Amino acid sequence: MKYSVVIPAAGQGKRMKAGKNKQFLELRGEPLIVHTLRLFEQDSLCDTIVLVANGEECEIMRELADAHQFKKVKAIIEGGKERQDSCKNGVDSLKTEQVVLIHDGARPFVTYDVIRRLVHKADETGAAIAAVPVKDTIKRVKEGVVVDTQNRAELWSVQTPQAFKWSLIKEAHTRAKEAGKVGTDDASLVEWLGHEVAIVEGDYQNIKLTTPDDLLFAEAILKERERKK
Ligand SMILES: Nc1ccn([C@@H]2O[C@H](COP(=O)(O)OP(=O)(O)OP(=O)(O)O)[C@@H](O)[C@H]2O)c(=O)n1
Ligand SMILES: C[C@](O)(CO)[C@H](O)COP(=O)(O)O
Repeated sequence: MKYSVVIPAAGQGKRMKAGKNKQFLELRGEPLIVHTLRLFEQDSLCDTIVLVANGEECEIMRELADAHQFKKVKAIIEGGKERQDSCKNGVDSLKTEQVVLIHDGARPFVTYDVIRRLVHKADETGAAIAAVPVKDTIKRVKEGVVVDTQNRAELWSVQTPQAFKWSLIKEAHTRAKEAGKVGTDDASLVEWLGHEVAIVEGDYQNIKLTTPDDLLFAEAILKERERKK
């Protein structure tokens, strides 16, 4: 079953403290965003990639895609102030019967197993996200004092890709914008519409490169994958 993917890469990477958008940080001599794009370019089920970039970075993104002959990058769309705005712009630029994945440019290690689980579940139910059970104990805290301890059995750490029927995610983003609803992921907008969102098994290695520590984890993951080849 073929799918399209929207890749938001229009952030600033402030928490990475690299002085530039972290999408251009090099891992094994190649920009982070190239690793993520290659993964989808080489997936036989991926039909179309929509890359969302900062206005002033669209041209360099196009040059990178062309230099690597990423032929599935059919559009490079300008992002918005928040991740949600960028994802909406990407979703709006598509019109498809296929399942649409939304996947952070900053998560270069997602596997084809996770992608397949998502595509099948979203095709069946309309909305599916990758997640892993949390490993730590999670407490709610106010002003430096614990308010309560959450029931860990019910807590999942949510990743991307998140997969949806296009008409559903389009409606969720449109209505959220009209109502001023803000969410930290796309699925929360679908939940807010009242639509069920299914969980599929994610992968602990599907990290989002967010802070400098994550670069160390990324190197370790790359080393391990090279060893296994
Ligand atoms: N306005 C924005 C903000 C974020 N993103 C993208 O959404 C993904 C997840 O966001 P995050 O890790 O928070 O990236 P940044 O916003 O770049 O990081 P920071 O919050 O530290 O500035 C990244 O691929 C990022 O480029 C985006 O397309 N548009
Ligand atoms: C969408 C996401 O990657 C799911 O974990 C995450 O919520 C993005 O959050 P960020 O603050 O924009 O990095």
